[in-house]
Amino acid sequence: MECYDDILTQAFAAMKNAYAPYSKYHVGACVKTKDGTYIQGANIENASYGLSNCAERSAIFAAYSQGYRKQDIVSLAIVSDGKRIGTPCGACRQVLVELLEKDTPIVLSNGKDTLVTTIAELLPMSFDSEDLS
Ligand SMILES: O=c1ccn([C@H]2C[C@H](O)[C@@H](CO)O2)c(=O)[nH]1
Ligand SMILES: [Zn+2]
Repeated sequence: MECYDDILTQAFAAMKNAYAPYSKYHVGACVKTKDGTYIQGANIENASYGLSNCAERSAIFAAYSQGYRKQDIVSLAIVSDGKRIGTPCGACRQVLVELLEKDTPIVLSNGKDTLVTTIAELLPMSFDSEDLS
């Protein structure tokens, strides 16, 4: 099996930058690109709760903002400090189905347990850009 130690270390480092004064639930994420770049993201909350941004969206938007695209992405890690492994919310799944290849490994961990999945598994029968053509 592939080793995800590096990307998990980066995601846990990103988790330290979470701004989560309301939920107190800290999430970190990291995108690894084919050229070996690690791009971190954290959840950033707001007093107007609905404006909060999840860690995985922060990371993947940062990667796209730097010019990377789905074919450049090797893996995505999402980590949190909860009792059980955190999985992406529905909004993030919809974003990831468009911005990741269907079979790109998504590594989830809470530091105790780790799970490797894909967006195809997390969001089956998705609505995506192909439905618009
Ligand atoms: O996969 C997830 C799930 C939740 N959150 C954030 C949103 C909010 O800041 C906090 C509680 O929902 O956790 C993420 O960043 N990623
Ligand atoms: Zn989310």
